[in-house]
Amino acid sequence: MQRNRRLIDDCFLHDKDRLKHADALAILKERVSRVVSGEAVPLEAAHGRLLAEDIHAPRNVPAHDNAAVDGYAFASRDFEATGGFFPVVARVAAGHPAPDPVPAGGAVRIFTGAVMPEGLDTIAMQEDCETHEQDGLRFIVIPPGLKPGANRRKTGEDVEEGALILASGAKLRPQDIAAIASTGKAEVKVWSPVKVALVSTGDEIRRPGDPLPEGGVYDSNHFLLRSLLETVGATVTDCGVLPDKAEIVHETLADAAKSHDAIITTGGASRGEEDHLVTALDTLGKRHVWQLAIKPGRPMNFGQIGDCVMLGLPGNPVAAMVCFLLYARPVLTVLGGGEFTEPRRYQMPADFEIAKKKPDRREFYRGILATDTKGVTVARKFERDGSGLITGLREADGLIEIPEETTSIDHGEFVNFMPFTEMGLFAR
Ligand SMILES: Nc1nc2c(c(=O)[nH]1)N[C@H]1C(S)=C(S)[C@@H](COP(=O)(O)OP(=O)(O)OC[C@H]3O[C@@H](n4cnc5c(N)ncnc54)[C@H](O)[C@@H]3O)O[C@H]1N2
Ligand code: MOO
Repeated sequence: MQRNRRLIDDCFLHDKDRLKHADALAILKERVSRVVSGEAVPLEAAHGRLLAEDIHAPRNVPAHDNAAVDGYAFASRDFEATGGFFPVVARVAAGHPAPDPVPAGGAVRIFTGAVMPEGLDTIAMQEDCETHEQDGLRFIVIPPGLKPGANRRKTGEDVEEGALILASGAKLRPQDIAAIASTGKAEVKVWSPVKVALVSTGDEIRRPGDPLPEGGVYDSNHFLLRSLLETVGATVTDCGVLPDKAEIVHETLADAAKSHDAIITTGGASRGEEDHLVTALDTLGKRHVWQLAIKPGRPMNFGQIGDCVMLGLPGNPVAAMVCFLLYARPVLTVLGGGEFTEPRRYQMPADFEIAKKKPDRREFYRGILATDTKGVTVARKFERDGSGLITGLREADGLIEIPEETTSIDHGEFVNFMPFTEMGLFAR
């Protein structure tokens, strides 16, 4: 594995001499660990947070055998003796204790969720039963064919007492919170949010709402990254837009590093005369990654200023988003107490052709999910590759990944598709 790329400061490296995607991921993974501490939050505030404790079931869920339907509970062993004809001897509704033990051959009127009376194991749905009144008593006729245990939910069938429900680091989804609530826990320990300083750079960059001078460009990356940071639950300090002035860049980064877990910058990542981020990182701290064999995003850099992680994303919006999803997202997740995970890849037939791709680098195209004439889901490529085209990001449902060794793609060939929804974005 290539290490310590900090000595490489040449933007014009051949791809074979740049750091490969897998090696960059390995370095990131090796260099980062959790920095946040835990805090207790009520379940109402737990959605999307990363769990900071293992959660075991303190009791069985459900806590008792109970009815899955409204109907009549009976003992299956009595069925043959009574021929399915049972006196209704008691009644039990959800939320009430089970009746006293029922004499042999008796049935109990029961409602969904009610505790199963002792000794009874099967429930007939009320729609399937006939009822008769005789001598002030109610009888039911239960049709044959019900399997013993039908319509009964067993104690602990959802979760058994003591079972691990969720492990520390899990990102809490609505159904996870439901599972925690079902155990009776009202509060959970979660990791506190990662504190991120967000920095835009470039003399040309202006904030929306401000007038745009000639040559000016609005700061779309700030809003792109701020929204992406929300998907990993980070809190964001807006460090504004820095001009291309080395001292200001140095001062801002040095200052931000003192009070943040991570700094994310955009722009100035390559080595033009006006690009100061890498020099600042080298002066103030240590660079671990720079110049990747990928497209887009090759000037992405990663390092640390003291204990503060720095991720220098390229200025081109497409490169900024791709680098965030591929590298910043797992890094911030680990800093925040989660796992370093790679997005899942789905194999899909390509609805495009590539006659010639450069070897030695991994390319990530903006991919659109489409349906072909046979109803098969295929991966279509946004036709233009420009790294400044936010339109491509908007059209896309994810990224198409073309590995280093692949130099062409035929129509219909399987390609890796990485849906944005697996990288924290919501579906449109
Ligand atoms: N001689 C070389 N030139 C370039 C190289 C190279 O290796 N050698 N790499 C190219 C690649 S690849 C990329 S990506 C860009 C990124 O470089 P920087 O990170 O230094 O970005 P800038 O030069 O500052 O800006 C690039 C581009 O993006 C626009 N930009 C910047 N910030 C924002 C923002 N906050 N919101 C919207 N748009 C932004 C900026 O105006 C430029 O158009 O460098 C290539 N050049
Ligand atoms: O990172 Mo750049 O986007 O390859 O143009």
